[in-house]
Amino acid sequence: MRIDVITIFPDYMAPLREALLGKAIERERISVGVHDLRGWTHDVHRAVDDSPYGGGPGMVMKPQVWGEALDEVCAGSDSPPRLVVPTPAGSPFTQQTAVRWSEEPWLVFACGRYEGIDQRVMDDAARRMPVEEVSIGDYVLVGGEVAALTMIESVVRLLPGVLGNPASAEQDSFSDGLLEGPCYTRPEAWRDLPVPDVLRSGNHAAIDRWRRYQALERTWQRRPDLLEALSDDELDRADRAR
Ligand SMILES: N#Cc1ccccc1Cn1ccc2ccc(-c3cc(N)[nH]n3)cc21
Repeated sequence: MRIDVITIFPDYMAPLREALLGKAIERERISVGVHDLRGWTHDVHRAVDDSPYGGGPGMVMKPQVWGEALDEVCAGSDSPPRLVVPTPAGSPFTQQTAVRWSEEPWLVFACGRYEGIDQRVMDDAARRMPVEEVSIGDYVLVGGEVAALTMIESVVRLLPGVLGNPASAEQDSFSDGLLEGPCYTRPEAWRDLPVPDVLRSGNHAAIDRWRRYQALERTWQRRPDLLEALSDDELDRADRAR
């Protein structure tokens, strides 16, 4: 998978070179390009923003600069990339989105700042590539970089050979529509807090049942909306799968 990120703060994307993501680059599971949007400015001030039409607070990112950047970054391949534009006004990014994008050969992330990117940039790009405007949650960030890092990590971890233990991606929270239950490790007792006996019993059928119950209870308590989204059949399947 090829990943390109366009931003006015390229150093913000430094975490892409660390840890799991850095290893994926070293092992050539992914190639990553980070591009400074100001490289496509032509004025002495390297301006990327301007006042909003219709008035209102803040500034809007100029279409000309983004247009030239996307023309160059998204060129050079038989098939165009999927363009991802983080925005608080986007469609929800979910684990299902991450799974779908993990099948993509090439993702380009357009990280905006200020009050966002002139809409015509996305409308023009949609003429020649798939474009998704995506939100990572119902809160407002200052720019798209943190959202891009979040989405890139959740996608790359799903790629073959990236996670040390591929089973953990298969048993992700949300992968069967439920939250993960609690997890424990040594010592058996810590600050007078014990590990549930069943987990030390060696009875794997009982352990699976306990984990299923914990996942359902936690989902019911913390995210009942996920249970509503599950059909009875899916709930039964989720129950059997755990
Ligand atoms: N756009 C916008 C905007 C609109 C109003 C106020 C502040 C901003 C800042 N901003 C500029 C770029 C940009 C990108 C993504 C997010 C973002 C995503 C999620 N899920 N929350 N916030 C915010 C971003």
